[in-house]
Amino acid sequence: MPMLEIDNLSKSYGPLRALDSMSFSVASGEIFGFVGSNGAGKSTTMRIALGVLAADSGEVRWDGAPLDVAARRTVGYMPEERGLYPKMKVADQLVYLARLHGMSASDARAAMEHWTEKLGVAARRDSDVQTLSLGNQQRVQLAAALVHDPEILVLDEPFSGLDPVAVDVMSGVLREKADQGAPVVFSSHQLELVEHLCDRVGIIRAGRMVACGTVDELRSHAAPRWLVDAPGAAPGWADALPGARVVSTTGSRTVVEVGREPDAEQAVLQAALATGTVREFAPQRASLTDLFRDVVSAEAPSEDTPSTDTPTKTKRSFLSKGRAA
Ligand SMILES: Nc1ncnc2c1ncn2[C@@H]1O[C@H](COP(=O)(O)OP(=O)(O)OP(=O)(O)O)[C@@H](O)[C@H]1O
Repeated sequence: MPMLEIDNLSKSYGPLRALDSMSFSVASGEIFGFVGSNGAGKSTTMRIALGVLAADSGEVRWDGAPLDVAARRTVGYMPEERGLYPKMKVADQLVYLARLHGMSASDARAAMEHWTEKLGVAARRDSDVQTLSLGNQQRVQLAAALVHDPEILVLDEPFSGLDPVAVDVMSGVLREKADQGAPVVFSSHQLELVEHLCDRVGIIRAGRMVACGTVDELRSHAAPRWLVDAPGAAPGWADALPGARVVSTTGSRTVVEVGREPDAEQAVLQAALATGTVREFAPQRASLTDLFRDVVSAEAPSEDTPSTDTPTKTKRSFLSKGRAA
């Protein structure tokens, strides 16, 4: 199965090491969510994948071969800085971009019509891009990434600023492209959406991949969490429980992380019962947001910026044995 491979990329901007041995791969038909704090290195990785920025070392491959200039034409890319001509009409712009990728005039026109229709901006075909709302400009930006029928999609924050309907439309389009066999990589800070949409997720910190796999795989490495609803308990009742860590408290409901040893949660239950009535005691599934917080905060540098020296290691390794390097 063809695969987009990001292999051991490193990149420094002067003394700042933005990427440090970044590796992951995305199979044909797979949607891969690329998440990390601001400045973690997502855009840098995507720019290198597209060849608009050179890596200091490492390689990007598609189907086993280096992604050269010709192969890059088959990539649909949505850059973070966007790239539409503000004073050009939507239709003219999309047709122009399709033609640049070698489509005939009639194919380019048909592709423009298809994508503007699909993405809900057909009524704005004759408008200058700069007169569109930001969300509609983003829809056109996605149309621009898709209009030449790319084999690979690399999208930098395609969901930012979209309304819920547009998010659904965009999600549907990405799933459709994946179902047609494209590897789809996108970055996002909308972790619920990433959890819902992506087949696999990569979490990066300070230019390094620190967790990679399906959300279930990442979850299986996380410490078990239990919800305790103890209405009679005094605030802070669980703070000093040995082997447990309070994750959150909302009113009488406390989420506690416990160790992996069998029955580790029983000590928490006993402590809760000692305070009086326990209305609820139940295991909690960690969300991607929980996992992200764990991974990103684990032994984090004091500032969450890329390191200029050897990066620290996370307290747990979430690197899956699968395709992630
Ligand atoms: N052209 C540049 N010159 C110098 N430093 C840069 C340049 N581009 C990016 N950086 C730095 O490299 C690091 C990684 O930036 P990058 O844009 O890849 O992060 P990101 O994960 O995409 O962040 P965000 O979520 O905020 O978009 C940051 O510290 C950034 O300031």
